[in-house]
Formats: sequence, structure tokens, C-alpha cells
Amino acid sequence: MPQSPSADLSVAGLTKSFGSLQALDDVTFEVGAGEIFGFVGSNGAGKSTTMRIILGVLAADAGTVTFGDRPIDADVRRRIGYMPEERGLYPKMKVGDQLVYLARLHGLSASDAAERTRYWTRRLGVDGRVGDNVADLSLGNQQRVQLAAALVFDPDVLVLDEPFSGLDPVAVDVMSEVLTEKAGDGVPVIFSSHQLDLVQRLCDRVGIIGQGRMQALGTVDELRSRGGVRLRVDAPAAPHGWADGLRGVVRADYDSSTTIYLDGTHDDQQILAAALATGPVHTFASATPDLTEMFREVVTAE
Ligand SMILES: Nc1ncnc2c1ncn2[C@@H]1O[C@H](COP(=O)(O)OP(=O)(O)OP(=O)(O)O)[C@@H](O)[C@H]1O
Repeated sequence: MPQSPSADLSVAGLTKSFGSLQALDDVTFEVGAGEIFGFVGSNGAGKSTTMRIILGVLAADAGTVTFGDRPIDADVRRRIGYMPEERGLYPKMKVGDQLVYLARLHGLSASDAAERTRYWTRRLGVDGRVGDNVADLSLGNQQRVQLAAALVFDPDVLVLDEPFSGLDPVAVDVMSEVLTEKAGDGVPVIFSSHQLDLVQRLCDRVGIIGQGRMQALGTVDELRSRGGVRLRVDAPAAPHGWADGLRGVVRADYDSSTTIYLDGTHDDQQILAAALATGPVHTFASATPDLTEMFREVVTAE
């Protein structure tokens, strides 16, 4: 089996226009060896374009992509496991034949290609379908085969465009496990997703792209703490606006409970006293925004 040399994947200053539309503007980030990087952003933000440039299926107007200290050339590209958004399997070819063919294309011997095909189809739960044409599989199973295609030659880098979309919960678990395992082997893993709970759970670092620009980049904890401290107060009798004007309160959302956004100069006892003055208080707790809230804030601020 080829041994993966661990190295970082670096994307620096990528710029790309399609006619008058600037799809990418100076996109820069790194995915360390063994790191899982989540690439998130609204529809049309530039995720697929970035991934296509990493793969070399699309040329950038400016910027570089390197693996270790090497620019991505044809040799490096052959070592990247890629799951394109538009998927890329031959619908009229049998699953098993297709995976063996791809593994051979990436340099595996016939026996290694057969062994890896057996391993990954079993691992991804499609071993019963190796004799079927891809087109006869359900979309979720086609996606499992697509992941097998990205993994079958033991790639040194994984670039996966929305690998979780359309998968059932069991397949999501298997996919999560596989990505974590590949990262554990030292492979840089980058995937895009709109499922922010998964991104938050799986990723070491996250990039939020908006309108072709990297709007926020960091570990999940860094991004979440950037949202500042908040208080969640459950005071059912409190009238709308009860926390407005208290020291350190930037704004408050009055829903079934109140979420108070703070600037750090607040006095929580004063806020608690104000809440108690309205009636009973069932919950009074500080909260860090989750990635979904952060994402909303970053993309609505664009
Ligand atoms: N081949 C192309 N020709 C013209 N415009 C393109 C082309 N490819 C992408 N674009 C445009 O570039 C922008 C970025 O698209 P991209 O597919 O990278 O977004 P994305 O973040 O992957 O979106 P989604 O989450 O919807 O998949 C969009 O405005 C898109 O319409």
C-alpha cells in the first residue's frame, strides 16, 4: 500500500473571475497534515470554485496551491481524493469495475486495486452492489460509491465537495468516521457542507467564505468565542424590552427566552436583579454562540 507522506495543503491568494463576476477574491487558507478543514458559505459563495482550482480542473487568475513545498502538479493531483459536487461516476459502468479502474488509474497494482475496492465497498456498505451499474443505485448509495472512488487509491489529500448532502444518518456516521480516520493518518481533509452541526463536530478549523472572500477563519472555538459572551435568561413574565439599556447590553432578542448580547462591561448581578424584578427567573446562564449562529452573523454582515 502506498504510504502517505504527511504535508500541509496551502491555498494562497486565489482570485478567479467568470466574465464580470468575481467568484474568488484573494482566498487564502491552510489545511495542516492530519487536520479536518470545514469550508462553509452561502450558495454561490465560492466553495466549489476553490475546490476545483485545488484539483486543477479550473485555473485560477492568480494565486497558488501547494502541497508541502510543491506546487500542485499532475503527480500531486493524482494523489488527491476528490469528490466533485457534480459527482463524476460513469452511470453505465458496474460499481466494482469502476472502482478498480480508478484505483489502477491512480497507480495501484491489479491485486491492490481489487483488495482496496473490496475494503472500501464493505466499509461504506455498498459491497452488495459491486455488480450493479452506478445508475441503478439510489442517490445516497451513489454517493457512498463516490466516496469510495475518492478513497480507493489511499490518497494523500482529501477534497470533498458536500460529501454529506443526501446521506442517511448511518452513512453520515460512517462518512464522519472515515474522515476522522484519514485525518488521523496525517491526510489533510477539506470538505464543504451546509450542515453546520457536522462541521462544528468534526472540524479542527473552519473557513467561512462569502462573496468570494474568506470572511472568517479559525478553530470552531475561536470562531464561536468571536461572537462574544451572551446570557440566556428564561423569565416568562418579563415584558419585551426588559433588558434594553442595562449596562453592557448591546442588544437583546426577546423570544420564548431572552438572549442578551454583551460587550463585556456588564454586571451580571444587575441583569439578574432586573430579570427578577419582572417575576420568576427559571434560567440564567451564559452561552457561547454555536457555529450556525456565528455563520448567520458573518454572512448577514457581508
Ligand atoms: N463555470 C462558471 N461560469 C460562470 N460562473 C460560474 C462558474 N462556476 C461558478 N460560477 C459562479 O461563481 C460563483 C461561485 O460559485 P461556486 O459554485 O464556487 O459556489 P459554492 O460556494 O460552491 O455554492 P453552493 O453552496 O451553491 O454549491 C457563483 O456566483 C457561480 O454562479
